[in-house]
Amino acid sequence: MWKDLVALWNLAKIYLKGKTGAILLGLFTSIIFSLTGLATPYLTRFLIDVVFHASRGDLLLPLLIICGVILIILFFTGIISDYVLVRTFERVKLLMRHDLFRRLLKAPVDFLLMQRSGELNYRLFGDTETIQSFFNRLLIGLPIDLLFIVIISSIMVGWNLRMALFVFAVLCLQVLVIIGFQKPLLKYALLQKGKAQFLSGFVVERFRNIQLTRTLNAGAMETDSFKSGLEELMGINVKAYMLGKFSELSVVLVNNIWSFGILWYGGRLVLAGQITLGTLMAFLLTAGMLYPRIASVVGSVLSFQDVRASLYRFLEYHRVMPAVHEPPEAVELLLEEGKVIFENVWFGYKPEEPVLKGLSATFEPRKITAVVGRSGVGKSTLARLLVRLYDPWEGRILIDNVDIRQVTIESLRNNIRYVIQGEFLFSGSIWDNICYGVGSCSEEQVFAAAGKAGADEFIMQLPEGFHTRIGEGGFQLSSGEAQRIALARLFLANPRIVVLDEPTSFLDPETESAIYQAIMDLKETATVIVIAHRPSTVKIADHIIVLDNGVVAEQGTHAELLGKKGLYAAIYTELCRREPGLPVKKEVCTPAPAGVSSNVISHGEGVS
Ligand SMILES: Nc1ncnc2c1ncn2[C@@H]1O[C@H](COP(=O)(O)OP(=O)(O)OP(=O)(O)O)[C@@H](O)[C@H]1O
Repeated sequence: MWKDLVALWNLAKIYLKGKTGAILLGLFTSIIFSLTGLATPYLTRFLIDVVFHASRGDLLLPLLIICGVILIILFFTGIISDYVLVRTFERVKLLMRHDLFRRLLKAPVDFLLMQRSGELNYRLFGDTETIQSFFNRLLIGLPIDLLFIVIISSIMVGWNLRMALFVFAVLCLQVLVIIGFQKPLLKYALLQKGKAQFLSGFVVERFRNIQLTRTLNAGAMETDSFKSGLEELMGINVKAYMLGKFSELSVVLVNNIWSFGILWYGGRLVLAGQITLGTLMAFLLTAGMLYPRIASVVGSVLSFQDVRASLYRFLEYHRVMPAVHEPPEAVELLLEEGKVIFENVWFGYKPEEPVLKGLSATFEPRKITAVVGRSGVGKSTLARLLVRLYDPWEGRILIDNVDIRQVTIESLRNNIRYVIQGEFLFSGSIWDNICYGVGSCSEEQVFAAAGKAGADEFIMQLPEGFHTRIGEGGFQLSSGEAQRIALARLFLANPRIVVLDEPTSFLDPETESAIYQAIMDLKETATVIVIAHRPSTVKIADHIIVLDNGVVAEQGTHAELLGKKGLYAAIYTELCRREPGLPVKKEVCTPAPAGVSSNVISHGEGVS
C-alpha cells in the first residue's frame, strides 16, 4: 500500500511539475467555496434564535445582504476553482498520455505486438483517466474533506457535546453501510470494465480480420462467442445495477432514520432547554454536510484498489525500456558514400536461439545488392538491424565506417528507407500517405514520385485523385495499388540507403518493369538492398548475397552464382518453379544447372 502511494507520489512529481501555483490557487478557492457554504447553518441558527425568537425584524435586511454576498462568493470561487483545477488536471492527463505514447513508440516491437487488441488504447485512455482523477482527489478533494470533517466536528462539539456525540455515533453507522456496499460495488465495476474491454477488443479484432472470418466460414462461431460474451456482460450489468440501487436506497433509508433520530434526540434537548431550536436546526444542516464528506473519504480509500490496478498497468508501460539505446554523445549521421558493412553480427529474438551467427556482409553504394535465402533464414532481420529496430548481440553494423550505435537514431532513420512487404498505409488521403515521414512536400514532388511508382494513373481515376481518402472509412486499395503508394513514398523521400522487402510481389509484369527501372535510377544516388523473393528481382541486382544458417553462404553476381551450382542455383530454380506462367519467367528463368536439385534449399521449408 505504502509502496504504491510512493509510486503515485513519484508520478505526481513528474506530471505535476510546475503546477504548484495552479494547484494552490485551486485548493485555496475550493476551501473558500466550502467554508462559505458553512455559513448556511450559522445563518439559520441566527435567524431562528435571534431574529424570530427575539423578534429582531431590523436584522432581516442585513441578513439578506449577507446571504447575497455569500451567494456571490460561492459563485465566483466555484467558477475559479473549477476552471483552475479542471485545466490543471486535464493537462496532467494530456502529459501522461503524451508521455506514454512517446515511450511506446520507442518500445520494443515484440512487446507491442504481444499486447492484446484494445489494450494499448485502454491503458492510454482509461488508466490515465483513473490515475489523474486520483491525483485530483489526493491533492484537492481529500485534504478539503478532512479539513471540513475536523471543522464541522469542532463546531458541533462547540454547540453541544452530547448532541455532537449522538451525531457521530449515527454517522459511524452510516460509514459502516457505505463500507459494506463499496467493496462489492467496486468488484462489479471492475468486472464490468474487464468484460466490456474484452468484448471491444474481440469486435475490433474480428472486423479487422473480416476476410479471414468469412473465408474460414467462422461467422456463426464468432456470433455465438459474441452472444455468450454479451450475456455474461448483461448478467454482470444487472447485478451491478441492482447492487447500486440497493446501496443507494439503504443510504437514503439510514439518512432518514438518522434525521428522525437527530430530531428525536435534539428535540428532547430543546424541550429540556439544553439547546435552542436554532442549534437543533443548525445541527441537522451541518450533519447533512458532514455525511458526503465522510462518504467521499471512505470512497477514496476503497477505490484505491482500482487505482492500484491502473497504476500497475500504467507503470508497466511507463517503465518499458526503449528497444535501442542512444548514447548521449551520439552524433548526426553524415553520409559520404553510404557503404553498409555488417561485421561479425550475432543476433536472435530469443536468448540462446541466434538467427544471425556471425554474419559479415558488405553493401556497396550505387549498387543493388539482393539478399536471398530460405524462408526464416534472417533476411528481414538483417534489415531490421540496419534501421535499429533491434541491436546485434555481438558485432557491429557500419555505415561509412561509423558504428550505427554511435549516431542519433533520428539521423540514421532519416537516411535509410526500409519498405516492408505489405507496408501499412494510414487512414487519410493518398497525398498524406505519400508525404508521410517527409514533412512538407510540393505538388511536383508528389506527382513525380507517384509517376515513378506507376501509381499516377490509378490515382487519377479515383473519385478525388490524390485527395481520395483511403483506409478506415475510405477507399479500399488493392495490394498492388497499396504497394505502389508505399513505393511512391520511398521515391519521394529519395533516401541514400534503401532496403526493399520484395518490392514487386503484388505487381503485374508491366508495372513491375517500370518499378525495376525506378529502382535502377535510385541506385545512381543510393545504396540499394533488396530482399528478393522473385527471380525477376534478383536479376536486377549487381551483387547477390545468399544467407544460410545465419551467415553468408555464397555471394557474387547472378551468373557467377549460377555457375557455382550450389545453394543459390537451387534457390533460383525453386523461385522460378513457383512462378509458373508468368511472362517474366521466359526471360529471367534459365533452367537450373544440371545436378542441382531444389531439395538443397531446405527440408520442406521452401524459399521465399
Ligand atoms: N519478433 C520475432 N520474435 C521471435 N522470432 C522472430 C521474430 N521475428 C522473426 N523471428 C524469427 O526469426 C527468424 C528469421 O526471421 P526473418 O523474418 O528475418 O526471416 P526471413 O528470412 O525474412 O523470412 P521470410 O523470407 O519468410 O520473410 C524466423 O525463424 C522467424 O520466425
